[in-house]
Amino acid sequence: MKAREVNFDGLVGLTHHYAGLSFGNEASTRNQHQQSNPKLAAKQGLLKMKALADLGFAQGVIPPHERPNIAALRQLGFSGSDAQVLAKVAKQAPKLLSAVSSASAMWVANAATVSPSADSGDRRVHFTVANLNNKFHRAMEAPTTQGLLSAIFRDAQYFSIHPALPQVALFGDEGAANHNRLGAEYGDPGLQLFVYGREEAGSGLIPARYPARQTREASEAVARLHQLPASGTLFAQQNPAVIDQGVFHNDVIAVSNQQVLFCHQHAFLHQPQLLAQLQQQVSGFCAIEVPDHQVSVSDAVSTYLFNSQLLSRESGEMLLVLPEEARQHPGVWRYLNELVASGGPIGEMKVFDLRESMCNGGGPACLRLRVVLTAQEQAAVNPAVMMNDHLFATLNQWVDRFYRDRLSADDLADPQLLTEGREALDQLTKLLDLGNVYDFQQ
Ligand SMILES: NCCC[C@H](NC(=O)CCC(=O)O)C(=O)O
Repeated sequence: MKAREVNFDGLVGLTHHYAGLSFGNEASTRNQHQQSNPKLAAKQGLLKMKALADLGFAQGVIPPHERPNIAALRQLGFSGSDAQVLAKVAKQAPKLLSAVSSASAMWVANAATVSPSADSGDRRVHFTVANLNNKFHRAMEAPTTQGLLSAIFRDAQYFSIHPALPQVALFGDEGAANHNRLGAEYGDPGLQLFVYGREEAGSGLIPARYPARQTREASEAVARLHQLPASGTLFAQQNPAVIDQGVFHNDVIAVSNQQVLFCHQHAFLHQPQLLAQLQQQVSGFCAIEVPDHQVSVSDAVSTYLFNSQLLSRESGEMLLVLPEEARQHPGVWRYLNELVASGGPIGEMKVFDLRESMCNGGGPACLRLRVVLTAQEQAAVNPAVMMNDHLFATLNQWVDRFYRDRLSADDLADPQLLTEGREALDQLTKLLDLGNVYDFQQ
């Protein structure tokens, strides 16, 4: 059946700040304590969504979560009124306040793993919410993510939304950031490539310095939940050496679309064997493997050229959506221009300023969740979340009204920030026709 890829981008939340919460993500560590600009961050994201919608791509939006997460603080023993809870945690454990205030839900590539109906046994689109078990500030996203996905993909006839896997290291799951789907037409059965960082059961290689967030056990569970045939799945290990250089998710070093896999030479363990296998299993497979002497792993991590979106134009040509950092680096930009000029599948580039998100280690690909949908499935998606001129204007006004243009860790204890956030999200649920999805609305 004919289908297309729809991108859903995370809208940056009101408490976006730089807290250094993600050990192993070098941008997060490096920018700790920098002042952030939540208003600019949200607008940079909206501009990308709007520009892609204007180019004819179907584009949706996924709302932010309620932050600071007061319920999480209460669970950790802080008591009293909401304002008292905030005052206590700010004094006793400011790092915890930062964690429960993170706007990290914006990186929706980590919201869930998605399998299209063409691949699943019951012919529904399957989502497994990621447990994000490796980081406290991210693990708390799962329940709200489930609620939001259910409010967007709300017809159980077409969509099956699985709760997060058990919250233990054995099943560490980071969602679509470690998942690729390869194949010719979107609507035909594809090959799903699950990329893991470690295998708890095995005695295999693991990184020495930084954590491997995704386990093979988690990937296998997701494949089972999504009812994928063994012939349509492949499990491959990320190269532990590059995790140690700051590649905390596979989408920092590889991106795929249809038959094309664009990746660094050192992305995967046993890469030549993996590529040979893909060659066998994916008809028309095309690997664009970037040699280390042209782009080093360190340059890949600092410019995020692989954290790009690789999108198919109507013409069949592919468009690479890049962050400004990739253009700023002369060597990387030269490589990319040569690539486009070479006559291969990637024929065009588009660059976006996503600096606010990039400073926390989130590029264009981190900000979007890909969902392949048939026309019927697309018609069943909550239409209020789809980007168009009207929604763009409405959301910009909403951001103008509620967002601050500077925020640092000290501001997080301000009870007014919590109130502003709740008011804003309450209004947003109405704008996006989501129903009551947040705790404060219950
Ligand atoms: N896919 C991109 C995810 C980036 C995210 N960064 C963060 O959570 C940084 C937050 C901070 O340090 O304030 C992460 O590492 O999971």
